[in-house]
Amino acid sequence: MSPTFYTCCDELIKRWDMHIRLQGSCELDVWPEFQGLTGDVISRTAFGSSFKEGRRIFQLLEEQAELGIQVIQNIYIPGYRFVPTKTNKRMKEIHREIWALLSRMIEHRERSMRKEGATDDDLLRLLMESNFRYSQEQGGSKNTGMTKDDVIEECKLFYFAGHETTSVLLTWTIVVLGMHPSWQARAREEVLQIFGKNKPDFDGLSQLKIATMILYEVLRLYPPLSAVVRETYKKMKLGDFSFPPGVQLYLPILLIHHDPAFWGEDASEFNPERFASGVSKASKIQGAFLPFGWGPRICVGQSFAMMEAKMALAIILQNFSFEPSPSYAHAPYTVVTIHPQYGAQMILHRL
Ligand code: HEM
Repeated sequence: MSPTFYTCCDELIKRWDMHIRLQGSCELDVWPEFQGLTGDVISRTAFGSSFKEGRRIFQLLEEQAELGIQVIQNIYIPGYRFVPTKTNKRMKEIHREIWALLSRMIEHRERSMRKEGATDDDLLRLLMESNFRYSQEQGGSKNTGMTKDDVIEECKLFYFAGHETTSVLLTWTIVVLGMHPSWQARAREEVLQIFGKNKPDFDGLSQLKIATMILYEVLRLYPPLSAVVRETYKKMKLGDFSFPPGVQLYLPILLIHHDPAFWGEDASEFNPERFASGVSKASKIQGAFLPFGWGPRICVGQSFAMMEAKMALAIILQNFSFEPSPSYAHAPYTVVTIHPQYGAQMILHRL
């Protein structure tokens, strides 16, 4: 994974460099920049050499999600989704285009896997290979294993789960480090000590202690997903309360992360030092830090996200210093994820 992370981050740095060269100094909204970066990382990880087609699929998915949110916000009229409105027609077109692109990609991959064996090291290959093995174990019947629809849904899930969450983490990290120059300097010192100006590698990224403390503190203050939901599947007792099956329970991660009862009086302040002795010692009780959820459904991409964020942070710190622009307005805003409502305009200086 780390070469993919590096390739994408390197492209980002080259783009930022170009802005600086053209304008002398540079003001950038880093929020769309990081959305582009994490979208690229997921496209390459999911589809490897076919990442350009992957990018198109993800663009379409994004448009579909936006249209979906518009539809949810309208008054609910039963059957309205079958009416050929402009939005409904566009959503159907998008669905068809995604299907056609993915089907082509899967068929092409099947042919090349049969001819040359597996060469791509990506999620699509892993899904197709494990599916093929499973079908073989079941006697090669066509009705076993994942359907093409299932593969498409898995790819979509990874995109939605891993793209915006990680870009939100990176955005708040840069904003908060811009607001706290002493932590920015400490993080840069550590990065330069470990890598100098060289390309960050997996081993070095695993040694970054200050950067990890900073990322944890950002995840505490601005958890990309502000809540998770669970549903009781049988009669259950939680503390003094009894619940019948089918009750939805809402776990408010954001509120838990800001509660002085768990984090002390400075709960709403940025203080990465609280993570100096690890996650388990950072809060007054165990389990108060849950940016990636908890239990059997905990985020499967958490190590992926942390490595990606460390790679991006290390390369940015090697190359730029930054502070919030006067036009930046601090307005965390929750629509699925907690993101900056008016963007994250930063001033970048080349080092
Ligand atoms: C900072 C980045 C991320 C955050 C904060 C985050 C957070 C979460 C949370 C809170 C959940 C729900 C867990 C639960 O219900 O208990 C989740 C699920 C999931 N995440 Fe992440 N995530 C991040 C990055 C990623 C990445 C990069 C990937 C993929 C490469 C990913 C893949 C998934 C998947 C597939 C699930 C569903 C797991 C399941 O239902 O079993 N996530 N994530």
